Amino acid sequence: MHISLNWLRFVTPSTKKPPRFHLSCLPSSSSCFSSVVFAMSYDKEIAAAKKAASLAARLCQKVQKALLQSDVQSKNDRTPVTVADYGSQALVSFMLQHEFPGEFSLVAEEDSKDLRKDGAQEIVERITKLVNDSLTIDGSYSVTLSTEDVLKAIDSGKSEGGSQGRHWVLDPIDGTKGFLRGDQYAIALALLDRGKVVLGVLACPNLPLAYISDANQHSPNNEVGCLFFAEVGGGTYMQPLDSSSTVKVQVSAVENPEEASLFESYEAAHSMHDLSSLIAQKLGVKAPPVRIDSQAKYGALSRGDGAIYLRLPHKGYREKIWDHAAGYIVVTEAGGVVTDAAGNPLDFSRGKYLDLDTGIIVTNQKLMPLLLKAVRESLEEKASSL
Ligand SMILES: Nc1ncnc2c1ncn2[C@@H]1O[C@H](COP(=O)(O)O)[C@@H](O)[C@H]1OP(=O)(O)O
Ligand SMILES: [Mg+2]
Ligand SMILES: [Mg+2]
Ligand SMILES: [Mg+2]
Repeated sequence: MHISLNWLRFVTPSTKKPPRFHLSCLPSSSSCFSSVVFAMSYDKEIAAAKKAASLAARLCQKVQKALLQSDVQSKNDRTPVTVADYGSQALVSFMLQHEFPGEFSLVAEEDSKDLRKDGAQEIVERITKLVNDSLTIDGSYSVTLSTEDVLKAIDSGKSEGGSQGRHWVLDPIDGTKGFLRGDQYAIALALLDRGKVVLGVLACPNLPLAYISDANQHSPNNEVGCLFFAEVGGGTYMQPLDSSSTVKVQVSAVENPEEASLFESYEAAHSMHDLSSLIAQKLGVKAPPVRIDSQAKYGALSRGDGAIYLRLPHKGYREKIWDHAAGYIVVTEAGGVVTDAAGNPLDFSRGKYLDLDTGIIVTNQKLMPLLLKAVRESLEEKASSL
């Protein structure tokens, strides 16, 4: 493999992640020492999640290369959905169920309702071919799914999640608008165990392995993109999507907000750009905001490409757990902090929605108090000007 200087920037002396068991406290314990338990290691789950997300990324890359308008449908909420969203969800759902038969729960974005309508048969056949081609591409599976198998695999994602047991959480394509534009998107897969995010994988097919800035957001055509993964208590790692050479990553250590670079949604409809610009002004951030689609922002932040991520949706929008679970653990295990706009931790245990105060903010430990202050003041200013 050709290793660029930028890639070497991330290489730490130990690039191989050792197998690991960790100690944890029961959430209800009053004393850590009285109820220390050996928690499960999630190594098998993370291996399966990485494989599923990587294969789904290949499926999406194939579709993005040959994207036709006819591949795009519009859902009830008027957001776009493509054969790749459905294909990615069917593929990941099938692979996880194959790996973990028995009790299986998946909270995922898409369902098969529109695909079961009259006239959708051709599109379902295309999705089924994509899924079968992807499953057999490296010889791991010798199965041929029927169209009904594919629709069932998509509908396995109907779980509501919650605070009991384990639930996989999937956004088969996060940032569909970026995907359609040929920009950033991510396959985002996480596991909840008793309401906590315990692992996350983010496949970002268009994110370069090297540092990104506003001027340099794309993987050159011949590059492969990145896979980020994190397990609770185990740090965050990154690898190229086509190789297993893993490097540990850390969030930016910037303490002076003037030197910080700030990420936000590309789509102004997804996050209030005017509010982030007010916050940036209060902090004294000098660089213009870097606008990127999807949870690729969390991945880029986990390796220190930027220091702040602001997601401030317009009034009435309810955040879903699949839009943040994988990104949340990728950033927190890399040393970052993720809260709502009032500084409260995110609670993934309440079903498919995140109940939040206003928005989500992400930065390192040092910058968080300053950022929270600037966010609070900006929200007050905005409210009093209305
Ligand atoms: N009106 C909206 N406001 C905020 N986020 C939205 C809205 N509509 C869709 N999204 C979701 O926001 C995320 C993209 O955010 P970003 O702006 O950071 O790229 C996606 O998960 C997208 O869904 P989807 O998964 O269908 O793309
Ligand atoms: Mg969507
Ligand atoms: Mg999404
Ligand atoms: Mg999506």
